[in-house]
Amino acid sequence: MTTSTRGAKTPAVLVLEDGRIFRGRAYGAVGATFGEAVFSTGMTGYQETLTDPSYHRQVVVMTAPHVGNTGVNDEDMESKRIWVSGYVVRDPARVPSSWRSRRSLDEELAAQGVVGISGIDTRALTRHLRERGAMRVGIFSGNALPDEGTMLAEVRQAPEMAGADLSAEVATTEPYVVPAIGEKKFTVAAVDLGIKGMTPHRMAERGIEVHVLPATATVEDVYAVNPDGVFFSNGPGDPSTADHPVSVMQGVLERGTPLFGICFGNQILGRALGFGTFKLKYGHRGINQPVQDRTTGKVEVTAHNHGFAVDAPLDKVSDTPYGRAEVSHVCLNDNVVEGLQLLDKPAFSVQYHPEAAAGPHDAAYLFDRFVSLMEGQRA
Ligand SMILES: NC(=O)CC[C@H](N)C(=O)O
Repeated sequence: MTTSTRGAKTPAVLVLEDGRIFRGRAYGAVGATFGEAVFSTGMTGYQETLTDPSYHRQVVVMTAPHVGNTGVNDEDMESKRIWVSGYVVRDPARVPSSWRSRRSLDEELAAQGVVGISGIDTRALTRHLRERGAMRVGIFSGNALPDEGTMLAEVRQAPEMAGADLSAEVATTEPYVVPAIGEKKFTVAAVDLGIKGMTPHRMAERGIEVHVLPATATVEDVYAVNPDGVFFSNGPGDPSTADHPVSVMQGVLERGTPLFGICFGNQILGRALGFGTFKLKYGHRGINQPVQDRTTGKVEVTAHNHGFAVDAPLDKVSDTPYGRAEVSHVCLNDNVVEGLQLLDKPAFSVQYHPEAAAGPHDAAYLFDRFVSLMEGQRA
């Protein structure tokens, strides 16, 4: 049995850029780390969260009070490593319990050098972020900590998320292929802006051979694989910096190849169509967000991880250089744009995560919609 009491006696401090301070205990690696403080309302799926490249440079606060209960297994990783820059939990599991567990979350964080903090009032911290908005944060742990003024100064020197161009830091540098499961029906070029492993898997399950291409891929690279469809992935950072993927997507829209985007990919489609993007006050993160598909009227419970959103009109069809476009999905909590579709070309995107490995799976139909677009193109 593995217990998770490694850092339990080592003091740790969380310092927000507005000067609010929380004191707790070290969790994971001991040291100092910085990032954007964001909260996730997922009750489960922490392994998928930690390894989602979209969380690069973010310190994730878990609103669920007990974290680590099922330990860490070798199957649920969304990528090869943990990407969050820091991790904040109320009450870590002392004894992980699952037939799949291989090690404790505390050990895994430490092994990967991820500094965390436990034993703080994550509810108060979440309410603070909700009122003041996502902001920079530092976690400092160890037996000899700097004074508060020094820590605060370091937090205020850390880079902000607004304006950050991060895809190249997380995406593959070499193309690779995820083979179709069963009979191959389609080829898709997937531009990796920080892709989660489950996304090509969900396509492969539908007979798609996925050619994952680096974020730097050009229109020529995309068409070199002779794709039936083109996909743009999720990813970290500020979509207003993603000029290169926007221009590649415009090349795809010009040719009219079926196109699907998830999360960062939705923001790229928004920009490719001429809409703006903006930073949300504290974003949507978790696996319990209600979204309405306005094309069917159905409401789905969905997985989210986004801090930015597309600024497109909800109540009218927009004329764009690629034909008419409309907002296909909307978040029922706050009316944020959660999906876009073109009416004259086979292209659509969603701001949330239909691949959601930890669930819910209400939105899995979107992969089938992508398949239908590719079938339609062949017919
Ligand atoms: N998961 C994502 O693709 C996130 C997109 C973007 N980085 C955001 O925060 O909104």
